[in-house]
Amino acid sequence: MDLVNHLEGRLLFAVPKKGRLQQATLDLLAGCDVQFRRETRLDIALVKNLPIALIFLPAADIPTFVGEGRVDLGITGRDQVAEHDATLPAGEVSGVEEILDLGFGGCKLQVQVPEKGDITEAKQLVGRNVVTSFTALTEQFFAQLEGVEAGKKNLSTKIKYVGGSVEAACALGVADGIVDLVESGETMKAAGLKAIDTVVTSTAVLVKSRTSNNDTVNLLTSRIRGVITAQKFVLCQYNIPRSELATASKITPGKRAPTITALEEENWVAVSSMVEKKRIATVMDELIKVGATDILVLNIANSRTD
Ligand SMILES: Nc1ncnc2c1ncn2[C@@H]1O[C@H](COP(=O)(O)OP(=O)(O)OP(=O)(O)O)[C@@H](O)[C@H]1O
Ligand SMILES: O=P(O)(O)OC[C@H]1O[C@H](OP(=O)(O)OP(=O)(O)O)[C@H](O)[C@@H]1O
Repeated sequence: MDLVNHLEGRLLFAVPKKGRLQQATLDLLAGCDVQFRRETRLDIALVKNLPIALIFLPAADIPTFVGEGRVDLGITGRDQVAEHDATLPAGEVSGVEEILDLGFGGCKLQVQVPEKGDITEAKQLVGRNVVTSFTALTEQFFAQLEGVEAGKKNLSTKIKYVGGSVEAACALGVADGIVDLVESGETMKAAGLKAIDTVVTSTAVLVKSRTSNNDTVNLLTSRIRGVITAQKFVLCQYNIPRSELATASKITPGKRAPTITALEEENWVAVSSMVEKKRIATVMDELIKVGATDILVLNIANSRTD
């Protein structure tokens, strides 16, 4: 089938075609019941149950397509959006609007130098060679350090682009420092480098084109927000003497307020409340201390909350 001619009337949604953000994005789409089959080697897939076409693109190119309004929605790293925005002429408003932090793909774009060298601060790299895949952000960063206007080609720091394996540049003598992504720090450590400054902190984000606004954008945003919330929270249920309810409610205030149900046993109530997954162990410890019993923690399959 000639998919390009079947895009009319469909919302175009760009997703990473490979790399670190792809699997989590596909899982998110499955959680939103976005059903599609991607034919081998095709970068377009029509969604069966919604008027949407998925466009598989490199994460780095997604802000350009969204920013120019060619694509309505996209999932990419905040670092990629920042890099795109840094290429715009001064004063131009970006066509890319961030609508949701998706919580996965966390990393930092950091200035790195050889661990054993004498450089300890980013300003010591001014006037020297820096290699990166993020040239616009790196130029902006060093322009600020040098006190010159970014984008005017008057930087004394020499910034060179490489597409991957940036960490090899120092060892090969091409760079005095690099600006590259760090998550666990394993790559940096293995290359004998250390981080001395942070340019941008990133997670995956849902972005939309400033010119797109239709019901399908809103529907999909609401579904994605629901799945992300469900992944972040658990439902905590417990019984507590009514006399301790006020204290317990402070421990589990919920998103709006805890749900309280009367129990058949006098002076006891049942409480049900959403709690952030990462806090649940501490919350249970605190509930025990104030007299809660029968504490149950349930996973949330999906949600729609404010
Ligand atoms: N180590 C990492 N941990 C978490 N997120 C990362 C990591 N590296 C990259 N990312 C995020 O994933 C995005 C895409 O990076 P990734 O390297 O997977 O892209 P790619 O499309 O495979 O490109 P390339 O082939 O040039 O590496 C980055 O912009 C960043 O937001
Ligand atoms: O701190 P870490 O957990 O080690 O992750 C950082 C590495 O991950 C990314 O590269 P990737 O593996 O995607 O390959 P690339 O070098 O080809 O971009 C990034 O560019 C770093 O090299």
